[in-house]
Amino acid sequence: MTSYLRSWLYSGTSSAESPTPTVPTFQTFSPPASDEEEGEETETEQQDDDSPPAFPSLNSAQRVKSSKLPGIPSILNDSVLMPPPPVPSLSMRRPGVPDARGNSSLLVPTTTTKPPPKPTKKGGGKVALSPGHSPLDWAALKSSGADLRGVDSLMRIPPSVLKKHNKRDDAWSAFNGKVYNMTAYLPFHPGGERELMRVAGRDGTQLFASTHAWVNVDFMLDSCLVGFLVPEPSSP
Ligand code: HEM
Repeated sequence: MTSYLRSWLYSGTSSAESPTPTVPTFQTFSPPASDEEEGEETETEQQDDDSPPAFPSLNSAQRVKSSKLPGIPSILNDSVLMPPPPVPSLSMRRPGVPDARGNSSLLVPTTTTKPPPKPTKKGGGKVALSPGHSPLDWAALKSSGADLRGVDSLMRIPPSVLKKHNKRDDAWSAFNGKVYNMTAYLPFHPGGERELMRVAGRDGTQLFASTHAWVNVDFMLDSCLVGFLVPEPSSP
């Protein structure tokens, strides 16, 4: 009976099963070489490869260039690049003078070939004012309340009357229809007394405008106003 049961037990299983009972086996694994690579699913053959990557990359355009494949732009190398510009010779440079190719230097020229204009004896420029006669001094004087007119009230002044006031100590002139006593202003004039005396005793509107139209004569001589220029009265 026992032998029968034993034969029935072993012969009743499927043919895939081994006739002998399977014994579980245990495999031992050695730990990875370093902790960093732990858990990474990288291929073991790459971890061990210490050789650097190919440069240029194996599929790079540089490598393709040599094969002259259509559609892939070739990369320029030093032999086909535009040559660099020539180095300018610094020793030939002169400040302010353009070089042979017309490149000008922004530096101020050290000298100029044109001599400075000689001062003319005729004048026409600014003069050195004597101490105490600056524009500020004149501004202080004219607003000091000092009598710079020399007249009690504003007058109607015909050219014949104006003509009499043509001396240094009594200089009148007309500008834009207004007559001013310029006597006090003479030593303050930046253009000099001589220039100012050219219009003494007459209408100086034109000469004034041609010299410095930007100067506000009405403001500068407001306290020197003596009257208004009127036409000569017709003789009866
Ligand atoms: C009474 C009327 C005048 C007044 C108030 C006056 C005032 C002045 C002033 C303020 C300046 C300095 C201008 C500046 O720095 O830009 C000046 C310069 C000058 N003025 Fe008169 N001026 C008068 C009449 C004249 C006249 C009649 C002449 C005749 C030519 C004259 C000739 C000059 C000249 C030559 C300068 C120097 C210009 C320069 O180099 O900048 N001025 N004057």
